Amino acid sequence: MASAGTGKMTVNPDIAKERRNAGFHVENLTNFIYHGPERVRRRRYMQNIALQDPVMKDSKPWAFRTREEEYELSLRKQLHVLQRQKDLGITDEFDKFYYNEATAPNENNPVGLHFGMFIPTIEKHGTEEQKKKFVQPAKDLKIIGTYVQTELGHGTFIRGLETTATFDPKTQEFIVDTPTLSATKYWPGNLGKTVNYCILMAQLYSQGKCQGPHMFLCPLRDLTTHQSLPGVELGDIGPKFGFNANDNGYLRLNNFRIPRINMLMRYSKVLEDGTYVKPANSKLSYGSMVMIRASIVGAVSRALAQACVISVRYSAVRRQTEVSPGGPEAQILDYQTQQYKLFPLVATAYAYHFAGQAVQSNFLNISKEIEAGNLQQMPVLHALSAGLKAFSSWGASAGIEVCRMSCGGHGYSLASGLPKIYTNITPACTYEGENSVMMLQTARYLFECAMMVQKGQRLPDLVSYLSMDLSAKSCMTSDVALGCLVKAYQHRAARLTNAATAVVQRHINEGQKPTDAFNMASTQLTWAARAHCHQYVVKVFVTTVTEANIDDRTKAALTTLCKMYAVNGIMENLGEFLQDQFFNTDQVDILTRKMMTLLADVRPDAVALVDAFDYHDKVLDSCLGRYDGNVYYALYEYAKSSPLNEKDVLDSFHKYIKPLREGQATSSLPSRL
Ligand SMILES: CC(C)(COP(=O)(O)OP(=O)(O)OC[C@H]1O[C@@H](n2cnc3c(N)ncnc32)[C@H](O)[C@@H]1OP(=O)(O)O)[C@@H](O)C(=O)NCCC(=O)NCCSC(=O)CCCC(=O)O
Ligand SMILES: Cc1cc2nc3c(=O)[nH]c(=O)nc-3n(C[C@H](O)[C@H](O)[C@H](O)COP(=O)(O)OP(=O)(O)OC[C@H]3O[C@@H](n4cnc5c(N)ncnc54)[C@H](O)[C@@H]3O)c2cc1C
Repeated sequence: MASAGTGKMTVNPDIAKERRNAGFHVENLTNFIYHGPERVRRRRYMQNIALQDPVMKDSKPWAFRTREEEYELSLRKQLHVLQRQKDLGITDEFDKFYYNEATAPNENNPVGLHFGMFIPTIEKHGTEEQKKKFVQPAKDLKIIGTYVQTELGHGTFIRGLETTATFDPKTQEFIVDTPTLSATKYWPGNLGKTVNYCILMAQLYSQGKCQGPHMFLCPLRDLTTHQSLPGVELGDIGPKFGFNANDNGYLRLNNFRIPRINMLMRYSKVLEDGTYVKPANSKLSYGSMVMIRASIVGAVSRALAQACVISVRYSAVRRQTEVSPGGPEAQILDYQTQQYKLFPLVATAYAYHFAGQAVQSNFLNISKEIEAGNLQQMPVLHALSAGLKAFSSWGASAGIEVCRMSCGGHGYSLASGLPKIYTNITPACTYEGENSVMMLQTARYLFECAMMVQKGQRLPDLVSYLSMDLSAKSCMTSDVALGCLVKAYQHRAARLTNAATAVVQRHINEGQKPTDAFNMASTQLTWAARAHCHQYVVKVFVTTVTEANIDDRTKAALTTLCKMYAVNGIMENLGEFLQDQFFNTDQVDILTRKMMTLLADVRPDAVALVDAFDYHDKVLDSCLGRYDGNVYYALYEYAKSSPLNEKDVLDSFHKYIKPLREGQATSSLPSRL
């Protein structure tokens, strides 16, 4: 398989044994994950082309580069990749995705938002004329853009944005302006140094009236010299927790003029005389955020999967502590506590992978309807994508950190690859809508559904379980059937939704304004939203496994993981499942025992289950996660390549340590206090 390619060194015997003992064929599961052998072959083919390219071969580990070097190298590689893809005629989105995955693993590159948000936003929100004028030049990189919405003062509250776009009918232009310090755009990716254009979110003013936030195509730099245009001030915001290769930027506009055609006018318009034409739904302009939120579920699943590959493989080769005096040290993967840390996360990576596919397919279907003018499903899509984005990014971030700590000291080294995975993915909890805020959006929808149940109205399929009979008790028996697990999650979510709704209603009945009542219940409302997302993920996993057209052994391994995901979620949130005695004590005992049995069931398949994700060593970029298990060799080589080791004795020794030792310290501190 592709990921086996790490030189001629012999494979660590412990990890080789793990692979021999697996109960299913890894390749079958890989084929299932990536939709069939043809896709798998194609994915490897694309990644091999990318990885064999000499431009992709790095002279030193990424961690030893400065931020400036990181940015420049990433830009050079990305532009090279685009040219290579053009030369090779790679146009299919699937092919491009996997090609790119191999070239910039866990890296947020300087033209990412150009392709990820700028072009798709023009395609979705531009008129035919605008698409004709801007899309091809953007594809040819004549114009390079990003999505500029967040300001110093406002990120979450879009209606509170202060940047203005005032229509001047005399010149047929918009005057875009940054009226205050807090209106300064701040954070947009690639804004600081890379782009020459952006989609600008600004408050539209026409005929003296504010019409709320709208999107404008705004030039920022001269297309030839790349100098910032007069009236435009912009730059990089400096180093961050991660995202080294991304020049997240700031921007101030000083009464800068752009032509009327530059307002994205597919849904809302400003006519030549300044008349404003409303869109069918004012939230249509939030469409780009919905698109990215839906895609984040898959992105976080890949990050968590990679962290699991690294930590499970490492746990198979790491031996620590004699189990009996004088005996051999055990593989740390044999300690049940280690299994309890890692196996539920492997199950979670699979769960998010399937949920990501389901959300994405919901997004594509509903988007088609929206484009055809049917906006009925917009609230469902918004509630699903907002909640799932929050639920999965929180789960993946926390999970990756558990993976890192499960690798002991070596997990703390950047050589493990885990800190890079973490710092690259954890901002997904913040960008595209801060997670608590997103959960509250989903909760708002659930609240409305609960009111519909009270009125006896029919609910959309996705939430129809909310009308279930809450007095029913769990059907759980010792076989821990999948159907019973789904029911348990639905019961929990429905009960929490009802409870939070009742709190809102109680506060209203006590005289609070509905908005205050909602805030007073908001923590409980987010519990309900989280439970709703959790039941969705469990349900998708169960459906996927049940309907999977795969051989029995692979199906058995996946079913075990599916049960582990569901049972573990109950154990971790036991209070919420127990509160109305839905489970009795015996059933809790059954689930606890089942959890321990599942750990033992997963154990022989653990390495195979992470191998099945089929991540190439170069993509993992980890000394601990190598396919061949030669971890100590890799760590030793990594240490030797540290720039601090270029000289045996550093200048700092001569400057500071030596004089101190010789009593010649030049310190101005008094010698006695
Ligand atoms: C929090 C909200 C949702 C609130 O919006 P609002 O305008 O104050 O809403 P409101 O007037 O109170 O009305 C609420 C109503 O609008 C609905 N709604 C809100 N958003 C959507 C949507 N997308 N689709 C469909 N419907 C939507 C809500 O469900 C409410 O509906 P309702 O009144 O309950 O029927 C919004 O402001 C928001 O989305 N904030 C988050 C900002 C965000 O996501 N920024 C992303 C910037 S780009 C970025 O981060 C890129 C990073 C990418 C990278 O680097 O990879
Ligand atoms: C790496 C990265 C890349 C980014 N890229 C882009 C980009 O390309 N383009 C762009 O425009 N922006 C970008 N952003 C900005 C990002 O979208 C915002 O930071 C995000 O939307 C959160 O908004 P905020 O920073 O205003 O957080 P705040 O809203 O200030 O959140 C702070 C706290 O307040 C709480 N809070 C806020 N409002 C509410 C509420 N209504 N109810 C309850 N709690 C609330 C939040 O839960 C949070 O705990 C990026 C950010 C990062 C970190």
